[in-house]
Parts: sequence; structure tokens; C-alpha cells
Amino acid sequence: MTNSSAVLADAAAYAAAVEEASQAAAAYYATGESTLDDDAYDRLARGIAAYEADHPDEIHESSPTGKVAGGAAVGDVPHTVPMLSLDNVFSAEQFATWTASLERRIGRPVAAWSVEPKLDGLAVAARYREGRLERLITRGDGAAGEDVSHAAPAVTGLPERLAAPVTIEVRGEILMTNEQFDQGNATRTEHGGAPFANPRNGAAGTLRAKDRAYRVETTFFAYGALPLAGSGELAETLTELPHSELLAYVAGLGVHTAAATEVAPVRVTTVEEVQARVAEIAALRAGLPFGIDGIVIKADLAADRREAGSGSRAPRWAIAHKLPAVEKITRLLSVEWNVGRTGIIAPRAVLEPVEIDGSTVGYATLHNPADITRRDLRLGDQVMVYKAGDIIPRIEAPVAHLRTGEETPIEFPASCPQCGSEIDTSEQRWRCTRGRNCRLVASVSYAAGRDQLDIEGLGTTRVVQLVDAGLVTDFADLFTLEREQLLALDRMGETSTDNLLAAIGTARSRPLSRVFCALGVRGTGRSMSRRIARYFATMDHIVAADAESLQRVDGIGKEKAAAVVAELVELAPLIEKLVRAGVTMTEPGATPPPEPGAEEEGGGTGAELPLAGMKVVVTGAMTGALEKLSRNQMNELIERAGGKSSSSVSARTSLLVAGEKAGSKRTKAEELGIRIAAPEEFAELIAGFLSGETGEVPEAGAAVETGAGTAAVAVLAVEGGPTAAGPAAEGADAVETVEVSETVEVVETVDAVEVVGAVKL
Ligand SMILES: NC(=O)c1ccc[n+]([C@@H]2O[C@H](COP(=O)([O-])OP(=O)(O)OC[C@H]3O[C@@H](n4cnc5c(N)ncnc54)[C@H](O)[C@@H]3O)[C@@H](O)[C@H]2O)c1
Ligand SMILES: [Zn+2]
Repeated sequence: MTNSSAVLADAAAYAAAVEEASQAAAAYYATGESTLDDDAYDRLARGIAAYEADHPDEIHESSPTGKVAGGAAVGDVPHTVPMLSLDNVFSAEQFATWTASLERRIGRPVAAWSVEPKLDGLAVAARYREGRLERLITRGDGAAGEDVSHAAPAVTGLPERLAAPVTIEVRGEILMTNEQFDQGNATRTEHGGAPFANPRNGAAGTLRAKDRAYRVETTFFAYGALPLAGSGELAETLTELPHSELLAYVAGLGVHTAAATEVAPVRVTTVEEVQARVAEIAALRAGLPFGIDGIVIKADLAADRREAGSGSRAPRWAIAHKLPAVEKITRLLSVEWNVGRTGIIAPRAVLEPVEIDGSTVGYATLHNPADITRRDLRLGDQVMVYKAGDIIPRIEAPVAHLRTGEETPIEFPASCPQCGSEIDTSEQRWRCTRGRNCRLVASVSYAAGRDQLDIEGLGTTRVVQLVDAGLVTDFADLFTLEREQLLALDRMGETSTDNLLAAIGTARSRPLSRVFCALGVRGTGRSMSRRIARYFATMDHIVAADAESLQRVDGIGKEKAAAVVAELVELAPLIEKLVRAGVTMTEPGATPPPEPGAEEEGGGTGAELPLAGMKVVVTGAMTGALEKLSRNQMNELIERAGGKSSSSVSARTSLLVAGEKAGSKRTKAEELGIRIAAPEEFAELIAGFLSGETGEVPEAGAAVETGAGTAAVAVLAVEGGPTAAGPAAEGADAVETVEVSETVEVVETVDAVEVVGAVKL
């Protein structure tokens, strides 16, 4: 929530909070280098205020409450009229309450309102004498500010000379537009400087910096003006003009205002109109070329303002309708490289999840490698993340002053993370040299992989060859390859051609679970494919299933079900082609689910099966009839026999198949009094299902193959979540490759985006 606050339990917590807030504010107003993001600071400040309301006689003199700039800023140039802050409201109701109290104070309705953007920069006063810019002063503590005239030449919108030789003080905000921020940070890092964390910090730092070897631009927006000694006749005009006309006058002098922007100030007369404009500005926020953190609403008439007066921290004739914070500091954990449809390789930042404006942000775009370099991002960095409206979250910059020295460089991939081919790095956006074929190579390699169709001799290099020769446009084409076509390829002799054709022939009779897995439907790896195949028994039933029936498969929720259905529609032509090629479309031993309306429960979980209703875990080395089976094959076997395979022993485990060198799982099963069977004993139990295994038997304990072959990041999900059943819950046993390869499921190998749980192999 925007206006939640820190809870301070006692005087010590209060003192610590005041100390932390003072330090943060001092850093924020001096160089912009606070350790807190605004949301965190505001929570702290509200906590302090709440404590003070309950303990009025304990208020510390350095408390930020009720002070301009939290009492943290300084200055030695007195302001003619105090430069105040603004009070806040967070909702239409609060605004209505505030309006009512203002109208009570002046004893009449407010005649008109000016509704304008609350620009997210810092306030300055620009003093012009006879049309020439004489002095630029920060807000400071409100009574006096610092002279920052040296910075004026690099401020766009603040002319050296006005259009008329008048003496006037123009007040407004200095900020960095998004473009100026990017440009400024690029310039800074080129000069070996640390990047600014966000545009506001950039503006604050830039305004106060002296003797920089480079120039960084900022922009001024005027939102007020007042007379100075020497203003003459103009003085009365300035104090009597409605605010809206004052802004127009200032703009006429050649000073920049927000008038030309989409969020230009508007003058309205009713509270409803104010609210409508507030909503409009809020909706425009995400797309603006500069940052705003709210909407300022001001009584427009000079008489209304005069009679309302000001408090010590803020005027009573204006209020800020704050918008939720859209920036938070979080950690950059890693960078993923995803290959798009056209072969563009785009980096994506994986963040420590952080809640911004009601949604949890776990990823952010990073445009390209050059951009990462230019912005000097490092793994482990605390980064400022921006997310507003529907825009894709972005990293603004590292928060360089929070670096610990433990940060490491971001490594760029040396070959395509999807297909392993070379990368074309001649443009800023890197691209797989296979272009659109990259995805094809990856998906065919995946389909041919050990846990899918298991086609021996069809590695990535060979797939690349087939794709480049135009022989394969999807993996169904493998089944119609002709001997002559293969012989015509480089390095394809008679023997390898015949071997390959034989392997493809064998693949034709793989069970449905493997064929379905080969399709690479998002979110369905090996074990999910097995569950789907066992439940539906035939491809026809899978294809005919709607989202509702898919949800009857263990582990498929509403979202996943809808996604699978949608993807199957897209895959229909490919499935058709596989059928025509004579590929197996049934799951041995499974029976299709009952027709809708009939009794629930079905789909191959037949109670007559030997392992029906049992949760089975396998550990240790298999012997006897099971000796050659990989963990994946063991799991297939268990599921064919009606059981559920699992990787971890818990109270719900029904049976542990423990071979030689069984470790902690055996101990745990003994502790829990779970039935333990030797491999031979188990083989007898499921004897009728043992013959079903076809094709080559891979080595037990083989590492997970993603099909992407050389994938830089293996994208893996732990079944049941990393804490429920995965290695994390497993203790020492879990680090064996054997155990890992059985517990992980490739969630998405083709697009490689969804990381559900990372597993170290
Ligand atoms: N991160 C930190 O450590 C830290 C520390 C201190 C303060 N802060 C942030 O600063 C804010 C409070 O500071 P504040 O008092 O400087 O300012 P404020 O943001 O509460 O509001 C007052 C300021 O709004 C600005 N403003 C923008 N557009 C305006 C317009 N159209 N008309 C009038 N004024 C306009 C002016 O600069 C004015 O001084 C808080 O939101 C807080 O998050 C952060
Ligand atoms: Zn590629």
C-alpha cells in the first residue's frame, strides 16, 4: 500500500528510525545517494509521525516530521518567501476532506483549481534581474538554499535572457528527462564515473556538482513566480494573477513549463473535474518522457491562496495527490539470454522479487549487451527498478553507492544459448546466425533428445545440417527422410545413414508420453508429459481435452491448462503430420478417461494396477532386471504400473525402492516406517510392466539434457516446488547428479524463459 508505515514499537526503535531517516534525507538532498528508495523512506517517515502522535512529549529535535526536506538540507542564500514542501493525499476521499477544510478556512468555495503534474526532480528558484538570469538557488531548508548558479548553463528551459527585461523570481523543478538520464549515465560511465541510480538522483547530483570534466543536461519546468525587490509595477501583477495566468505569463517570457506536455496544467472549477484530470494524469504517467510522482492541485485565484495562507512546512492552498511509488531497489540476481522468433538474443534481468505498485516484479528488460556495458550493471548489484502501468519493468541503473565489492561482471554468451550456433554480434542486438532457423534447430534437437524420442546419432550438429539443407522444417519431417537425401549430406556415409534411419524407425514406436514431451509444449517436461499421457491414454484424447479436463491431471492448474490447450491448437498440424508418419499415439497400459458425465477418476489410474495409489521413491543403484534403467525410465515404469513417482521420502511415501549405496533416503524411510523394497523384489512386483520399455537404455544418472545442448542456462523446474519435493528438502543426498536428474523437469527448453527453481548440476 502506498501509505503503509513502519511500526515503531518503543523509544529505541523511534530513535533508530529518526537517525536512519535523517541520514537518508541528508544523502538524498545532497547528492541523491540515499540508501533507501522513496517508498522505504516514506514508510519510515510515516512510522515516525505515527509514533510522535502517540508520544508527543518524546519528539526528537532532529525528527524530519513537519520540516521542509526533513530538516536535512542546508543553504546560505535566504529566500524572499519560504520555499515550502507540499502536504499529501492518496485518494479521492482524502482530497475531498482536504478541500472541505480549505473551504471552511476561507469561508467560501474555492473558485477554481489548477491541476498539474508533480514533477519528480528538485525545486529551485531562478532570480532574473532586468531579464538576465542572476542566480539559481536550491530549496534548501525552505528558508535558505544553496547557490547553484554554476549549473544553469546545462539546464534546458531556463534561458539566460528572458523575452522582456523584467525582474522576477521563477520557481520550478529541475529534473532529468528519461533521455537525459540515459545520455547522462552513458557520459558518466564513459568518464569512469558511477551511474546515477535514477533521474531524480541524477538531477540532484548534477545540480550540485562542480568541476566535472563532462556536461550532463537537465530540464527546468516552471510552476510559479513571484516578485523580487526591483520588480516595480510587475510586482502587483505577479501577486494578483490567477495561478494559471501566471504560468502563461512565465511561459511567454521564454521559460519552459509543462504546457506543451500531455500532462499540461489545466484550470477547472469543480472537484469532479479535478478528479477526472488526476485520473488522466495518473494514466499518462507510464508513457511520459519524464518522471512524475503525483499531481499537484492548487487554488487558482490569488485571493483564495492569500486567505488560505501557509503552514511552516507546506502551503494550505495546494495539495499533492501522490501516486504509488514506481521505483524500488532490489538485487540483480542473474541475466538470462532468450532467443526470439527471429533469432534475436535478448538479455533479461532476473531480480530478487520486489513488489512495485501492487505487482511482484521478478524480471526486467535489458536491451542488449552494449546497453549492459554502457550502464555498468553487475551481477549482485542493488538496482533501481521502474515499473508503471502496463510497461515492462526496467532497470534504471545500479545503485552504485550500495556496492559491496562482491559484484561480478555479467557474462555474455559465446554461442547461441538456444541452438549453440555462432552469434552475429555486428549489430547492437545480437542475433543467432541461424536466424529464424535457430528455434527450429532447438526444437528438433529437443524432440530427438534422450528423454523424448531418443534418436541416437541425431545431435545438434546433424540437426543443423538437416535444417540448412531444407530437409527438416519440423521434427515430423524426420520420419519421412529418405536414404538418398541423407547420403547427399556432408560426412554422412552409408553406415551412419543406415544407423540414423534405424534410430528414427525405433523412435516411431516410443510411447505417447515421449512423443507428447517431444512436442515441447510449454510447462510440460518429462514427468508432466507422462502424467498427461497416462491420464488421457491417446493423443486423440489429449487433443480433444478442454482446459477443464486437463486440470484433472495432477499438477495442472487453471493457467497452465489454458496455455496447454492453446498451444495444442497451434500444434495440431504437426501432430497430424506425426500421425501420418506412423508415430505411436497411445500410452501402453493406460486407459482413456471416462466420457464426460460418467464416473470421475479414470485415465489409467486403474485400481487393478500393482502400484495403484502408491507413491514410490527410488534410490541407490538398481540391480537385476532393473539394472540398466535410468531414473527417468524407472519413473516411467512406476507410473505405467499405476504408481506416482517421487524424488523425496516423506510421510506420504508408500514404498522406497532402495538399491545398493542407498543413503539418507533409506535412513529417512526407516525412521518413518516406510516399506522398503530391494530392486529385485520390486521387479517382481511390477514384472508384467517390465517388457514395455523400448529403445536404447541410457546410462543411469545421465545429466539432464535440455535439447538446447549447449544452453548457457539450464532452465529447470523442481517438481512440486523446490522446497516441497526437490533437492532443497533432501539434504546431502540431493546433490548426487542421479537424484537431481530424476527430480528436475524441463519446464521449457525451447523458449527457455520460465525458471521455476534453479538446480545446480
Ligand atoms: N529516498 C530517500 O532517502 C528520501 C529522503 C528524503 C525524501 N525523500 C522523498 O522526497 C519526498 C518528500 O520531499 P519533498 O518535501 O522534497 O517534496 P514532495 O515531493 O513531498 O513535494 C514538494 C515538492 O514538490 C515539487 N513539485 C513538483 N511539481 C510541482 C508543482 N507542479 N507545483 C509545486 N511543487 C511541485 C516541488 O519541488 C516541491 O518542493 C518524499 O516523497 C520522499 O520519498 C526520499
Ligand atoms: Zn540459435
